[in-house]
Amino acid sequence: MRAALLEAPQRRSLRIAETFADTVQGEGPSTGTPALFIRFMLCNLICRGCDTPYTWDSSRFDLRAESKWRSIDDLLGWVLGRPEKLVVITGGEPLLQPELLTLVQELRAAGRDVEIETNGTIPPAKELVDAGPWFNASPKLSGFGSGMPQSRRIVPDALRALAASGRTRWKFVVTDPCELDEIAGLEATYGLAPISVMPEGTTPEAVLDGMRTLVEPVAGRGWRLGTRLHVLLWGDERGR
Ligand SMILES: Nc1nc2[nH]cc(C(=O)O)c2c(=O)[nH]1
Ligand code: SF4
Ligand SMILES: [Mg+2]
Repeated sequence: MRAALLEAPQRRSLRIAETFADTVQGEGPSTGTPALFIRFMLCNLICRGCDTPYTWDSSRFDLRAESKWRSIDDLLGWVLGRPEKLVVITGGEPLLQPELLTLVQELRAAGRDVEIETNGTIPPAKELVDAGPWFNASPKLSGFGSGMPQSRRIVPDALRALAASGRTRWKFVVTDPCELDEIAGLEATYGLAPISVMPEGTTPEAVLDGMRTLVEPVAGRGWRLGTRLHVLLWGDERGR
């Protein structure tokens, strides 16, 4: 399915679920910054808690109908016609599509800041790191990623490569506070820093309740409490 969906009609194009504006980066270190979003199709994981299954789950969605080929020139034209300096590339898992490299190089050459939201299971190519994006890496813990073996969620070579890039900020979604020990294990083994922790939730109430539960234990470990600002503002409205 993945191979067929990625048979590009032309070089320099990407399989895209959606692009959207009029929002802010809702997660990670630049939370609150006005941002443009480009959401790639396809993922290599199958998280129980995924809020974008229309990018990868062919058992529930018609992936062809959910997506379009968009040329890099078309995507660049959209970005450059807008004032936002930050472009967030998300998915799905953006590192699955090789043309990501050209898109990031051209966005950077045009003076845009780029953040790539990744699940942390694919080592980024050196050329991609050199293009100068930030990686907001979110390895999946046992709750959010339940149903997958640990070896699928936690890929040592990818974590090491992302950590060594000097361009990665780590962002964990916690379903249950007992998962904080899993984060501590990853921090110690792979030298992950900086770390922020946010609750799972697709309603403002769930995000706030989760933050209240997490604030003390997260601070106690010297990490940062993250949020899902777009969910606090707009619930799970698509395209925000
Ligand atoms: N506003 C907003 N911020 C986000 N940060 C990461 C997102 C994602 O879906 O990966 C996301 C998203 O979907 N919306
Ligand atoms: S890695 Fe992200 S996009 Fe992929 S299944 Fe998990 S939550 Fe969804
Ligand atoms: Mg989202």
